[in-house]
Amino acid sequence: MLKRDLRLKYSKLRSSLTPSQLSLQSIAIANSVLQLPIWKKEYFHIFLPIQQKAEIDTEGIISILLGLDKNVIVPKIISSTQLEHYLLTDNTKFIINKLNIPEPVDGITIEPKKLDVVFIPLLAFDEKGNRIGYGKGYYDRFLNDCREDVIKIGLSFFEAEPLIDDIDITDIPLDYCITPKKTYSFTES
Ligand SMILES: Nc1nc2c(c(=O)[nH]1)N(C=O)[C@@H](CNc1ccc(C(=O)N[C@@H](CCC(=O)O)C(=O)O)cc1)CN2
Ligand SMILES: Nc1ncnc2c1ncn2[C@@H]1O[C@H](COP(=O)(O)OP(=O)(O)OP(=O)(O)O)[C@@H](O)[C@H]1O
Repeated sequence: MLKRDLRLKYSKLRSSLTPSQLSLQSIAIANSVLQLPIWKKEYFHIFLPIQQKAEIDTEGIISILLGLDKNVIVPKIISSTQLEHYLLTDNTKFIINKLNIPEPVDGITIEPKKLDVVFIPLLAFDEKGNRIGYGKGYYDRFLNDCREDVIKIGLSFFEAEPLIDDIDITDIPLDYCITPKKTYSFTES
């Protein structure tokens, strides 16, 4: 299917989830994160959900990371193409931006090259590990600035599509994708 049709399909599917389904499925995803081979890593990047778009509630994953004393880093939009990344601390204050994304006001910035693991929001992904978001290319550009060996983990309420037809060269594929039912691994080794 084409990106544009997939965005429509999965936006609709997401908005049909009840608050209790959203909450339970987010917990199931957080529990599966514990099984991934990522626990020797130190710098974990994660997004805070847009509630109006029924994104996965990442609070459970964040609690796990903080409980294990990991460095947790969250993004902030600074232009129509660029993100900046802030270390989450006890003092971090958040405001909801124009796109309804909770973002850190200020703090310590972290360079993409420092990151070991990135949890990635998405609307849909396919059996090869390709993903699509809202179509602004923020994550594609961000992942391009990360190290080659950064571990890229998609989070999705729904299972893989057979194929996203119109993938282009700037689209960076996932290493893993976690859904409430299973964990997909796209890594060779
Ligand atoms: N929680 C979360 N944070 C994130 C992302 C994300 O997907 N989820 N992003 C991932 O890239 C970046 C922000 N990207 C976004 C791009 C578009 C829209 C959005 O609401 N677009 C509207 C049109 C809004 C407008 O132009 O006024 C839409 O799609 O309906 C939201 C976030 C960085 N932070
Ligand atoms: N590394 C890059 N450098 C410059 N432009 C890029 C890069 N990656 C993606 N883009 C541009 O961003 C736009 C949106 O890309 P795409 O449709 O793949 O977004 P998406 O993956 O759905 O969004 P997101 O990455 O924000 O979740 C495209 O016009 C694409 O050319």
